[in-house]
Amino acid sequence: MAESTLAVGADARETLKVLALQGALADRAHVTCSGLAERLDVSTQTASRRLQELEDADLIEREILADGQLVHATDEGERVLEREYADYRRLFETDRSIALAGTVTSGMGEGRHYISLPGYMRQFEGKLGYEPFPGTLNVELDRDSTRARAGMDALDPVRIDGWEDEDRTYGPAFCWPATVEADGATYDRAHVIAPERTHHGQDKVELIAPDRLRDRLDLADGDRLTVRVAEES
Ligand SMILES: Cc1cc2nc3c(=O)[nH]c(=O)nc-3n(C[C@H](O)[C@H](O)[C@H](O)COP(=O)(O)O)c2cc1C
Ligand SMILES: Nc1ccn([C@@H]2O[C@H](COP(=O)(O)OP(=O)(O)O)[C@@H](O)[C@H]2O)c(=O)n1
Ligand SMILES: [Mg+2]
Repeated sequence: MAESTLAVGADARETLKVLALQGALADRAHVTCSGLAERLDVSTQTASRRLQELEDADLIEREILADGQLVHATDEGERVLEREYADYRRLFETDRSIALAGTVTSGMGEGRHYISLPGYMRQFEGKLGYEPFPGTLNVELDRDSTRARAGMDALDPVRIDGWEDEDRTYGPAFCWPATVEADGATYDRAHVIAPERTHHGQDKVELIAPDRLRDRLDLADGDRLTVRVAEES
């Protein structure tokens, strides 16, 4: 979603991009305020302030040297650029599906509880067209795929709304259609589900499907699989 990039201002994104082009993503970039100012076509004071703002927002880390500074983009800084990249993919690429690779893993058994709640189940039936197996298949993503998942922001999701009962509120979730491939077998009726409230980090995705995927794809913890995520058609 394009709005995901709005949390960080346009000036910050532009500065981060210029720093990344100088090597601040893979490594530490050696920059000076005057050099940066020239690349950004702003004054040296403005370049200096922008570096300070990026540091204050935890988007870069830097070490001041006698002849400039060493700047490295943090994971959060990298995610800002990935979301920008996802927006450009949305503009220029027709096949924007994303392949995520990882391994099957077990969680805390909470997925079963949430998926079974009537406030969600009604929406799954109406919006996804099936009653999911009660649970989420947890996938621990490889490092590259943990990065690549940011591209999902550019794919339109199915929105599952939050709701409440007498006791508490339940958060919303996004779902994207997904095909799961494991050891030569393919299952194409799954969805990646991303609950807004979750204890999982960026390195995990959860899958729902009308069937128990462990049975359909003969999966056990540690088995490798690829999840191809698309957008709602
Ligand atoms: C549809 C759905 C809705 C959820 N809503 C909430 C919520 O409102 N609050 C919350 O703390 N966790 C919520 N969760 C997240 C679970 O607590 C948990 O982080 C996640 O599903 C992983 O569970 P597992 O590792 O046990 O499979 C939700 C999960 C799903 C699948
Ligand atoms: N479509 C699905 C959903 C869950 N599952 C599995 O069903 C069990 C219950 O899901 P869960 O989300 O409550 O449990 P954990 O993911 O926390 O282990 C887990 O073993 C999941 O891996 C599955 O095989 N296929
Ligand atoms: Mg689960």
